[in-house]
Amino acid sequence: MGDVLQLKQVSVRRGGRNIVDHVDWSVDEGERWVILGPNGAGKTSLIQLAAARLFPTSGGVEILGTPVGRANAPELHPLIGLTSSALDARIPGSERIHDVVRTGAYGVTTHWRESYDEEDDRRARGLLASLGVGHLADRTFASLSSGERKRVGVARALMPDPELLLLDEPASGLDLGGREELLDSLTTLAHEVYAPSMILVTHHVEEIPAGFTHAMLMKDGTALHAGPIDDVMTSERLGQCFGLVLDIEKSGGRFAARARTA
Ligand SMILES: Nc1ncnc2c1ncn2[C@@H]1O[C@H](COP(=O)(O)OP(=O)(O)OP(=O)(O)O)[C@@H](O)[C@H]1O
Repeated sequence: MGDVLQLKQVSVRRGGRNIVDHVDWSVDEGERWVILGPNGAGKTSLIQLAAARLFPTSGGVEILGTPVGRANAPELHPLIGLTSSALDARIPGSERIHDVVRTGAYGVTTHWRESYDEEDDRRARGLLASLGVGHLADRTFASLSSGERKRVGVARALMPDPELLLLDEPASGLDLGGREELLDSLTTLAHEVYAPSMILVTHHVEEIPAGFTHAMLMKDGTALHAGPIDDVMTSERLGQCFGLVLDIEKSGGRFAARARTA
Protein backbone atom coordinates (compact mmCIF):
# COMPACT_ATOMS: atom_id res chain seq x y z
CA MET A 1 0.00 0.00 0.00
CA GLY A 2 1.06 3.65 -0.26
CA ASP A 3 1.56 3.46 -4.03
CA VAL A 4 1.50 7.26 -4.39
CA LEU A 5 3.22 8.30 -1.17
CA GLN A 6 4.70 6.36 1.70
CA LEU A 7 6.35 7.85 4.79
CA LYS A 8 7.97 5.49 7.26
CA GLN A 9 8.95 6.89 10.66
CA VAL A 10 9.85 10.23 9.07
CA SER A 11 11.35 12.96 11.25
CA VAL A 12 12.71 16.38 10.28
CA ARG A 13 14.90 18.00 12.92
CA ARG A 14 15.38 21.79 13.01
CA GLY A 15 16.50 24.10 15.81
CA GLY A 16 17.03 21.19 18.23
CA ARG A 17 13.52 19.69 17.86
CA ASN A 18 11.54 17.47 15.53
CA ILE A 19 9.26 19.70 13.45
CA VAL A 20 8.03 16.45 11.84
CA ASP A 21 8.12 13.69 14.41
CA HIS A 22 8.12 9.98 13.48
CA VAL A 23 5.29 10.21 10.94
CA ASP A 24 3.99 7.06 9.22
CA TRP A 25 1.65 7.78 6.29
CA SER A 26 0.34 6.02 3.19
CA VAL A 27 -1.46 7.67 0.29
CA ASP A 28 -2.93 5.43 -2.38
CA GLU A 29 -4.00 6.18 -5.93
CA GLY A 30 -7.30 8.08 -6.13
CA GLU A 31 -7.20 9.25 -2.50
CA ARG A 32 -7.71 12.92 -1.69
CA TRP A 33 -6.29 13.98 1.67
CA VAL A 34 -6.72 17.10 3.76
CA ILE A 35 -4.17 17.99 6.44
CA LEU A 36 -5.38 20.15 9.33
CA GLY A 37 -3.63 21.34 12.48
CA PRO A 38 -2.72 24.42 14.50
CA ASN A 39 -0.06 26.94 13.40
CA GLY A 40 3.39 25.41 13.51
CA ALA A 41 2.08 21.81 13.60
CA GLY A 42 4.30 20.81 10.65
CA LYS A 43 1.76 20.79 7.79
CA THR A 44 3.86 22.74 5.27
CA SER A 45 6.92 20.67 6.21
CA LEU A 46 4.94 17.51 5.46
CA ILE A 47 3.81 18.90 2.07
CA GLN A 48 7.41 19.79 1.24
CA LEU A 49 8.46 16.20 2.08
CA ALA A 50 5.67 14.93 -0.21
CA ALA A 51 6.95 17.29 -2.93
CA ALA A 52 10.53 15.94 -2.68
CA ARG A 53 11.65 19.47 -1.80
CA LEU A 54 12.50 18.69 1.85
CA PHE A 55 14.35 15.60 3.01
CA PRO A 56 13.95 13.65 6.25
CA THR A 57 16.56 13.73 9.00
CA SER A 58 15.56 10.11 9.67
CA GLY A 59 13.09 7.66 8.19
CA GLY A 60 12.21 7.13 4.53
CA VAL A 61 9.94 8.73 1.92
CA GLU A 62 8.76 6.93 -1.22
CA ILE A 63 6.97 8.84 -3.97
CA LEU A 64 5.23 6.82 -6.71
CA GLY A 65 7.22 3.78 -5.64
CA THR A 66 10.61 5.53 -5.76
CA PRO A 67 12.65 6.06 -2.58
CA VAL A 68 13.40 9.81 -2.46
CA GLY A 69 16.90 11.22 -2.08
CA ARG A 70 18.50 14.54 -2.95
CA ALA A 71 19.99 12.99 -6.11
CA ASN A 72 16.76 11.74 -7.70
CA ALA A 73 14.36 14.45 -6.41
CA PRO A 74 14.56 16.56 -9.63
CA GLU A 75 13.36 13.55 -11.67
CA LEU A 76 10.30 13.29 -9.42
CA HIS A 77 9.35 16.98 -9.55
CA PRO A 78 7.53 16.83 -12.95
CA LEU A 79 5.26 14.10 -11.53
CA ILE A 80 4.20 16.32 -8.62
CA GLY A 81 2.05 19.45 -8.99
CA LEU A 82 2.58 21.96 -6.20
CA THR A 83 0.82 25.21 -5.41
CA SER A 84 1.67 27.42 -2.45
CA SER A 85 1.97 31.13 -1.67
CA ALA A 86 5.77 30.70 -1.43
CA LEU A 87 5.76 29.49 -5.05
CA ASP A 88 3.39 32.30 -6.16
CA ALA A 89 5.80 34.83 -4.62
CA ARG A 90 8.55 33.65 -6.99
CA ILE A 91 6.51 34.39 -10.14
CA PRO A 92 7.46 37.76 -11.66
CA GLY A 93 4.55 40.21 -11.67
CA SER A 94 5.14 41.00 -15.36
CA GLU A 95 4.70 37.35 -16.45
CA ARG A 96 1.75 36.76 -18.79
CA ILE A 97 -0.79 34.31 -17.30
CA HIS A 98 -0.56 31.96 -20.30
CA ASP A 99 3.20 31.72 -19.60
CA VAL A 100 2.69 31.33 -15.85
CA VAL A 101 0.72 28.16 -16.63
CA ARG A 102 2.95 26.92 -19.49
CA THR A 103 6.15 27.20 -17.44
CA GLY A 104 4.55 24.80 -14.94
CA ALA A 105 5.36 22.06 -17.48
CA TYR A 106 9.04 22.60 -16.68
CA GLY A 107 8.64 23.52 -13.01
CA VAL A 108 10.22 26.95 -13.63
CA THR A 109 8.63 30.25 -12.65
CA THR A 110 9.59 32.49 -15.56
CA HIS A 111 9.51 32.02 -19.32
CA TRP A 112 13.04 31.93 -20.74
CA ARG A 113 14.35 29.48 -23.33
CA GLU A 114 12.07 26.48 -22.87
CA SER A 115 10.25 25.41 -25.99
CA TYR A 116 6.55 24.70 -26.18
CA ASP A 117 4.45 23.12 -28.88
CA GLU A 118 0.84 23.66 -29.88
CA GLU A 119 -0.30 20.90 -27.54
CA ASP A 120 1.28 22.75 -24.57
CA ASP A 121 -0.55 25.94 -25.59
CA ARG A 122 -3.82 24.04 -25.96
CA ARG A 123 -3.37 22.40 -22.56
CA ALA A 124 -2.57 25.70 -20.82
CA ARG A 125 -5.67 27.32 -22.36
CA GLY A 126 -7.83 24.30 -21.43
CA LEU A 127 -6.63 24.29 -17.81
CA LEU A 128 -7.21 28.02 -17.39
CA ALA A 129 -10.72 27.59 -18.83
CA SER A 130 -11.50 24.62 -16.55
CA LEU A 131 -10.48 26.70 -13.51
CA GLY A 132 -12.77 29.50 -14.72
CA VAL A 133 -9.96 31.95 -15.54
CA GLY A 134 -9.56 31.42 -19.30
CA HIS A 135 -10.36 35.08 -19.97
CA LEU A 136 -7.24 36.15 -18.02
CA ALA A 137 -4.68 34.42 -20.29
CA ASP A 138 -3.21 37.68 -21.63
CA ARG A 139 -3.14 39.58 -18.35
CA THR A 140 -0.02 39.89 -16.17
CA PHE A 141 0.30 37.99 -12.89
CA ALA A 142 0.60 41.27 -10.94
CA SER A 143 -2.75 42.49 -12.27
CA LEU A 144 -4.75 39.53 -10.87
CA SER A 145 -6.70 39.44 -7.61
CA SER A 146 -5.52 36.95 -5.00
CA GLY A 147 -8.45 34.62 -5.81
CA GLU A 148 -7.60 34.68 -9.51
CA ARG A 149 -3.93 33.98 -8.71
CA LYS A 150 -4.89 30.95 -6.62
CA ARG A 151 -6.85 29.46 -9.51
CA VAL A 152 -4.03 30.18 -11.95
CA GLY A 153 -1.71 28.44 -9.46
CA VAL A 154 -3.84 25.29 -9.58
CA ALA A 155 -3.89 25.39 -13.42
CA ARG A 156 -0.09 25.77 -13.38
CA ALA A 157 0.33 22.85 -10.96
CA LEU A 158 -1.78 20.66 -13.28
CA MET A 159 0.20 21.62 -16.42
CA PRO A 160 2.66 18.67 -16.29
CA ASP A 161 -0.29 16.26 -15.80
CA PRO A 162 1.01 15.27 -12.36
CA GLU A 163 0.20 12.02 -10.59
CA LEU A 164 0.16 13.82 -7.25
CA LEU A 165 -1.25 17.33 -6.68
CA LEU A 166 -0.21 19.21 -3.52
CA LEU A 167 -2.18 22.30 -2.49
CA ASP A 168 -0.79 24.28 0.44
CA GLU A 169 -3.57 26.54 1.78
CA PRO A 170 -5.13 27.18 -1.66
CA ALA A 171 -8.07 29.16 -0.23
CA SER A 172 -6.19 31.37 2.23
CA GLY A 173 -6.89 35.07 1.77
CA LEU A 174 -9.88 34.52 -0.54
CA ASP A 175 -13.22 36.18 0.00
CA LEU A 176 -16.33 34.00 0.28
CA GLY A 177 -17.07 34.08 -3.47
CA GLY A 178 -13.45 33.36 -4.40
CA ARG A 179 -13.24 30.50 -1.90
CA GLU A 180 -16.45 28.88 -3.10
CA GLU A 181 -15.42 29.14 -6.76
CA LEU A 182 -12.04 27.57 -6.01
CA LEU A 183 -13.58 24.76 -3.94
CA ASP A 184 -16.09 24.12 -6.72
CA SER A 185 -13.21 23.78 -9.22
CA LEU A 186 -11.37 21.39 -6.89
CA THR A 187 -14.51 19.29 -6.34
CA THR A 188 -15.00 19.05 -10.12
CA LEU A 189 -11.34 18.06 -10.52
CA ALA A 190 -11.66 15.50 -7.70
CA HIS A 191 -14.42 13.72 -9.61
CA GLU A 192 -12.60 13.53 -12.96
CA VAL A 193 -11.61 10.00 -13.95
CA TYR A 194 -7.94 10.79 -14.50
CA ALA A 195 -7.61 13.22 -11.59
CA PRO A 196 -4.31 13.03 -9.71
CA SER A 197 -4.21 11.99 -6.07
CA MET A 198 -4.45 15.17 -3.99
CA ILE A 199 -3.18 16.47 -0.67
CA LEU A 200 -4.53 19.80 0.57
CA VAL A 201 -3.39 21.75 3.64
CA THR A 202 -5.83 24.13 5.27
CA HIS A 203 -6.53 25.87 8.57
CA HIS A 204 -10.30 25.76 8.19
CA VAL A 205 -12.64 22.77 7.88
CA GLU A 206 -14.92 24.96 5.72
CA GLU A 207 -12.15 24.96 3.08
CA ILE A 208 -12.25 21.19 2.51
CA PRO A 209 -13.73 20.57 -0.97
CA ALA A 210 -16.55 18.03 -1.21
CA GLY A 211 -15.18 14.72 -2.49
CA PHE A 212 -12.09 14.59 -0.28
CA THR A 213 -11.68 11.08 1.11
CA HIS A 214 -9.11 11.14 3.92
CA ALA A 215 -7.84 13.47 6.64
CA MET A 216 -4.79 13.85 8.85
CA LEU A 217 -4.76 15.94 12.02
CA MET A 218 -1.26 17.16 12.87
CA LYS A 219 -0.05 18.44 16.20
CA ASP A 220 3.52 19.21 17.32
CA GLY A 221 4.98 17.46 14.27
CA THR A 222 3.05 14.24 14.83
CA ALA A 223 0.19 12.67 12.88
CA LEU A 224 -2.33 12.72 15.71
CA HIS A 225 -5.07 11.01 13.67
CA ALA A 226 -5.09 9.88 10.05
CA GLY A 227 -7.62 7.88 8.03
CA PRO A 228 -10.98 8.04 6.21
CA ILE A 229 -12.31 11.59 6.51
CA ASP A 230 -15.50 10.81 8.43
CA ASP A 231 -13.57 8.78 11.03
CA VAL A 232 -11.06 11.59 11.60
CA MET A 233 -13.27 14.69 11.36
CA THR A 234 -15.14 14.18 14.61
CA SER A 235 -15.77 16.81 17.31
CA GLU A 236 -13.66 14.80 19.73
CA ARG A 237 -10.62 14.35 17.49
CA LEU A 238 -10.64 17.84 16.01
CA GLY A 239 -11.15 19.29 19.51
CA GLN A 240 -8.17 17.30 20.78
CA CYS A 241 -6.02 18.59 17.93
CA PHE A 242 -6.90 22.26 18.43
CA GLY A 243 -7.33 22.16 22.23
CA LEU A 244 -10.95 23.28 22.02
CA VAL A 245 -14.40 21.89 22.70
CA LEU A 246 -15.86 21.88 19.19
CA ASP A 247 -19.05 21.02 17.37
CA ILE A 248 -18.57 19.80 13.83
CA GLU A 249 -21.24 19.32 11.18
CA LYS A 250 -21.22 17.86 7.69
CA SER A 251 -23.72 18.83 5.01
CA GLY A 252 -23.59 18.35 1.24
CA GLY A 253 -20.11 16.83 1.58
CA ARG A 254 -18.75 19.98 3.31
CA PHE A 255 -17.73 20.47 6.95
CA ALA A 256 -18.31 23.34 9.38
CA ALA A 257 -16.90 23.71 12.90
CA ARG A 258 -17.35 26.10 15.80
CA ALA A 259 -16.43 26.25 19.48
CA ARG A 260 -19.17 24.85 21.71
CA THR A 261 -20.87 27.44 23.87
CA ALA A 262 -21.95 26.52 27.40
N1 LIG B 1 14.65 25.98 9.44
C1 LIG B 1 13.94 25.94 10.57
N2 LIG B 1 14.54 26.09 11.78
C2 LIG B 1 13.82 26.04 12.92
N3 LIG B 1 12.48 25.82 12.96
C3 LIG B 1 11.85 25.67 11.78
C4 LIG B 1 12.52 25.71 10.54
N4 LIG B 1 11.62 25.52 9.55
C5 LIG B 1 10.42 25.38 10.16
N5 LIG B 1 10.55 25.46 11.49
C6 LIG B 1 9.49 25.36 12.50
O1 LIG B 1 8.82 24.14 12.27
C7 LIG B 1 7.47 24.23 12.72
C8 LIG B 1 6.57 23.68 11.65
O2 LIG B 1 6.52 24.59 10.56
P1 LIG B 1 5.50 24.40 9.35
O3 LIG B 1 5.60 25.58 8.47
O4 LIG B 1 5.70 23.05 8.76
O5 LIG B 1 4.11 24.40 10.16
P2 LIG B 1 2.64 24.63 9.63
O6 LIG B 1 1.78 23.62 10.35
O7 LIG B 1 2.58 24.63 8.16
O8 LIG B 1 2.36 26.08 10.21
P3 LIG B 1 1.31 27.23 9.76
O9 LIG B 1 -0.04 26.65 9.98
O10 LIG B 1 1.61 28.33 10.73
O11 LIG B 1 1.58 27.58 8.33
C9 LIG B 1 7.23 25.71 13.06
O12 LIG B 1 7.28 25.85 14.46
C10 LIG B 1 8.41 26.42 12.39
O13 LIG B 1 8.78 27.58 13.10
